[in-house]
Amino acid sequence: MQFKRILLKLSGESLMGEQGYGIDANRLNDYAEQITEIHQMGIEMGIVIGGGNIFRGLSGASKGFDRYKGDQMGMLATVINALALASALNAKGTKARVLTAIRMEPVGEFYTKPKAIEAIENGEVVILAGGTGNPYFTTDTGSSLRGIEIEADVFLKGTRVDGVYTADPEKDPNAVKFDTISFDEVYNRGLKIMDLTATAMCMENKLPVMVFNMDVKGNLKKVLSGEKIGTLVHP
Ligand SMILES: Nc1ncnc2c1ncn2[C@@H]1O[C@H](COP(=O)(O)OP(=O)(O)OP(=O)(O)O)[C@@H](O)[C@H]1O
Ligand SMILES: O=c1ccn([C@@H]2O[C@H](COP(=O)(O)O)[C@@H](O)[C@H]2O)c(=O)[nH]1
Repeated sequence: MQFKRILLKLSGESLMGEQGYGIDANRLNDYAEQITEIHQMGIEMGIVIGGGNIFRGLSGASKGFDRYKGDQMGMLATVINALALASALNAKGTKARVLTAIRMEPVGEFYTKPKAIEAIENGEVVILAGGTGNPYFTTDTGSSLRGIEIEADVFLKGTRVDGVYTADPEKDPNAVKFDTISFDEVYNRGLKIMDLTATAMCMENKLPVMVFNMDVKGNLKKVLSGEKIGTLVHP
């Protein structure tokens, strides 16, 4: 196995499946199955999940919400998704613990790096909810931060596209996929697969990012088994 400890980012938006809003039970179950499969293979992991299926501060601001409060709403949305994922994992017999970046016991324990590492080393799947705990950030930046803190070997960005392209493949049918690309090139080409803060943190801390399509069953295991799917963004 090429990676022992991973930070897995799941897209909140993907969690809504075909519904247009909220949590699709089939998609949630599929994610829990894929995660359980790799957990049973001995992969250690922290998981960050987005909140785009429920609320994003920026889109709230465009409708007149205060950005600071909107971002807090977005962070709470990620906690709702984290609880749903923990519950789906527990239902499969996989031990999962939610640590939150904002104090809210008993919903989840307050995050600290030692607590997260201890739980991971005890064989638990640790779900890191609430992003960074600060407004004006995203869960991609939360993922790079937590990935660095838990000393992950890689940041696996599980999304709904199958890698990094020369342009957004959902908008440009002529976009071409990269098998590998450096952080410098992502920056110089202005590719928007993650926000700039997240990209800069991974680059500075030499945390490689693997972008792949998490919505195809079995892809998580394939990525970890070294199959050539997705795009590796390297320092
Ligand atoms: N150059 C590019 N290559 C690949 N995808 C790109 C690129 N530019 C923009 N994207 C877009 O980035 C999206 C992936 O980002 P991500 O998974 O973070 O989605 P999200 O909707 O922001 O997730 P969340 O709901 O967690 O906030 C893809 O759906 C794709 O449309
Ligand atoms: O550190 C963070 C992380 C997230 N937010 C807010 O939550 C939403 C949902 O996260 P996504 O990454 O977009 O899925 C985000 O739009 C922000 O409003 C935050 O404020 N700080």
